[in-house]
Amino acid sequence: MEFEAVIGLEVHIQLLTNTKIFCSCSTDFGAPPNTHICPVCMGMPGVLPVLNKKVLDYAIKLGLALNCKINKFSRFARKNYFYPDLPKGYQISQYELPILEGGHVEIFVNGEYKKIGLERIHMEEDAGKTIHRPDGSYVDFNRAGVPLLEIVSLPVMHSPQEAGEYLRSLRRIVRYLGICDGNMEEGSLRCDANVSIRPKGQTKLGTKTELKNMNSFRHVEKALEYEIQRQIEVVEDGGKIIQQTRLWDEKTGMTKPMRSKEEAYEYRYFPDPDLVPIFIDDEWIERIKDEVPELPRQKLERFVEEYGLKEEDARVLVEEKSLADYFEEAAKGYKKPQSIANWILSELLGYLNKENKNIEDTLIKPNHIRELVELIDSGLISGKIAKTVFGKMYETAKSPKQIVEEEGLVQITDRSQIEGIVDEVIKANPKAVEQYKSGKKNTIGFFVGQVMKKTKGKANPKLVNEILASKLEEL
Ligand SMILES: Nc1ncnc2c1ncn2[C@@H]1O[C@H](COP(=O)(O)OP(=O)(O)OP(=O)(O)O)[C@@H](O)[C@H]1O
Ligand SMILES: [Mg+2]
Ligand SMILES: [Mg+2]
Repeated sequence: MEFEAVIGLEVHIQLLTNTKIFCSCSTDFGAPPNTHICPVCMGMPGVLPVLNKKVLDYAIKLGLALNCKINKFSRFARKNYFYPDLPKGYQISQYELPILEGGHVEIFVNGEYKKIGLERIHMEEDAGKTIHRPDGSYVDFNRAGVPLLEIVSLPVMHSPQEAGEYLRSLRRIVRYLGICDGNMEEGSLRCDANVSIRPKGQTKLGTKTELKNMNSFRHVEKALEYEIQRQIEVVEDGGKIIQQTRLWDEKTGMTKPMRSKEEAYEYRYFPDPDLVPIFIDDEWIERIKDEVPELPRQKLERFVEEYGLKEEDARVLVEEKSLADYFEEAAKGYKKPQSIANWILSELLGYLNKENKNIEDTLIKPNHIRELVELIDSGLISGKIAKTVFGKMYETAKSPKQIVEEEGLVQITDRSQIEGIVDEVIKANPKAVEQYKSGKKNTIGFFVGQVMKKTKGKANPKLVNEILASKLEEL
């Protein structure tokens, strides 16, 4: 029997607010344990939470970017469960009235765009962090009360690859919006993956398992691949899938059961009496609308349209807003944006990737990329020399003009000078001349190489080829 996988993702993003969702404690990552806490986020009796408005701004912003329905009226609910990292014994979340419903995340797989529908997005507070050590277990409450948005997709993805693209696309968008840094290793973007299988053609959903503990997109994909295969084998062996939460084990590449439905939590949700309901008016939404920047998909289309870039190049450039901005700065007022893009994509990113660095780290100023391409265009330096110049630009932050001057790299375009060198090379290589005359026309490459060697790569390659061809033919 052929099976189809069905996947729905729950993504938690930590919002980039300065302070926590219901108190004024700092949200900075990496502080010594339990230094960013107060009676409110520690759940002391008698304290009252006060909502950080920035959290609402960010939720509305995401709702606008993902075309969600923004609920004018929503409220917080208590999700009750017991765990050492949850000081109050409940998490403040949203339940029957979330701030956002519907909408979609657009993904690009196998050359096509596809919209992945969303069920809802709600606001909630993060819990603390349990740290297990050989001498015991510890809790760090710095994270307790950090604002989160939980983005719940519909069960409409059908492959690990789609799930991976969904996460990448969502991450790109929240980073563009500036509401989350999307760092999965540090846990500021987390994903639980729900997955089931069903015979192909069946519309009814199968029993799902929920996968946790993946800290990179690649691991989400791997965990899903493993789990889909596992479920198929269980069913093919005549077994039944049990609804359970399973943990991904990076070392073994397997998922293993954590808890089953029987032990599943009954959260006893109810509206939080300590917090007033939330009303959002049109004015508020309009104000946030003005803050939504151009998003990756729109930027991609504009880059193709406005600069005439190849689509696959534009796709790489818009991956990070900072890279896209760098390109635009470099291409400013220049007539050949594709050449600029080529230098950024192959050379600059090549250098940066090798050192595991980002575009923010480069010493090269965007306008220096433009200057370099102009030097090539004007014939002052060859493309080959330009690569050497680029390496120096990368290391020293000097302008290409300065490097060319200092190192005497100006291209030789003087015809008679090149003719002289060509004559020398022909004279010094009688064997190669014989070969050429006997019909081996590609020996010309050897002669070009010799001329370039003699001129330290500075001879204009077009001229060298032209002069060599005519001289060799005359022989
Ligand atoms: N049969 C199924 N197969 C695959 N995915 C499913 C199936 N049924 C539901 N899902 C997905 O599971 C997810 C359920 O998330 P939701 O937050 O609503 O519930 P939950 O996991 O029970 O709650 P909690 O937030 O407490 O973990 C959704 O992304 C949904 O698309
Ligand atoms: Mg959930
Ligand atoms: Mg869940």
